Amino acid sequence: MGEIILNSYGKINLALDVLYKRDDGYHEIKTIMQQIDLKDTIMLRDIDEGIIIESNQKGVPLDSTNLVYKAWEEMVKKTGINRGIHITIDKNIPIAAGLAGGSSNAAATIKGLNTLWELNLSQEELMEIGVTIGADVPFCIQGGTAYAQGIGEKLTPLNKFSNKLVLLANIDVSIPTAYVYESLNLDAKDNKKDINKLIEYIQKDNLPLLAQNMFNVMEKVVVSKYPILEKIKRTMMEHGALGSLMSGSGPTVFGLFDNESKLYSCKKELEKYVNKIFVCKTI
Ligand SMILES: C[C@](O)(CO)[C@H](O)COP(=O)(O)OP(=O)(O)OC[C@H]1O[C@@H](n2ccc(N)nc2=O)[C@H](O)[C@@H]1O
Ligand SMILES: Nc1ncnc2c1ncn2[C@@H]1O[C@H](COP(=O)(O)OP(=O)(O)OP(=O)(O)O)[C@@H](O)[C@H]1O
Repeated sequence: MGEIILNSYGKINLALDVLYKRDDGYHEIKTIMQQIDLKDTIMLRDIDEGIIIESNQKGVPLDSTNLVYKAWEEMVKKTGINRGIHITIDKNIPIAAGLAGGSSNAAATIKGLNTLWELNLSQEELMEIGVTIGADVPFCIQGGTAYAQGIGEKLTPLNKFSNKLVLLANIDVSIPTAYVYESLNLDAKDNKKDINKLIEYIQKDNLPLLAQNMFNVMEKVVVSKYPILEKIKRTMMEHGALGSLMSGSGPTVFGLFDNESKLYSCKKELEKYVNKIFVCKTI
């Protein structure tokens, strides 16, 4: 019986703009997605039939609502192979945090089954399966740095923006992504920043200009509910972050640093009032 262990990396959004609500109920977005080395570990083991999901984290659903369950179902549907699987999720990425924890686990499961079942499906084919599970899954399959449009599945790879120091601060509340999308005021023509400028800064590997100009139109909605996020951002900037922003639908706030000692002194200060803090790097 085969077994495979995979890394399941998180992501942050270096920019996020929501344009309009589409007829299919999803929203047209423009976003820059960046993989980080904060990761879960996924172990897949062949069993005769059915699916067993185990995790070290009690907040992870162990039933058909787990995105890894949906990933296995889609792969069985697509290939007609009906082999069972035992999935163990060693969870480090905070849940419902805006870091694509579940999406990343689904992406790792799709890639892992492709290997375990010797399917030889292309990355394109795996991403087409991925989008049926969630808008962030195709990016989690491709990884790296990418400009995403559509619902988040139309990806244009960007130059690697790797090895940047990231400090993540997560307040322990889970915010449904759908709620944040539905709460947006899409008519507000606040002076939206130009995402094309940010793409240029990434292509030129210009961290300071990227960090000073990154934006997330979802931030206002979530900060209004949880003002502590504003305090976290201020603390990061006061401790030398080049920029600080909420990731995706939140509530995690990240800070980009170019100096490790400033990052760690910021971490020490945040530890006074935030209980989930992670140091990681872009990859
Ligand atoms: C906020 C982001 O994380 C930015 O990367 C993504 O847009 C959300 O990706 P995700 O969590 O994988 O989203 P999904 O699980 O596919 O969708 C959850 C819900 O979010 C809303 N949703 C999601 C993506 C999108 N482009 N428009 C939406 O309106 C829909 O109501 C959907 O039912
Ligand atoms: N493998 C999984 N890991 C974590 N949560 C999962 C998983 N499968 C399903 N879920 C459910 O999905 C919800 C969203 O979890 P997830 O960690 O994917 O949010 P997220 O990081 O905000 O995702 P995104 O950034 O793509 O919006 C959770 O409330 C949880 O109940």
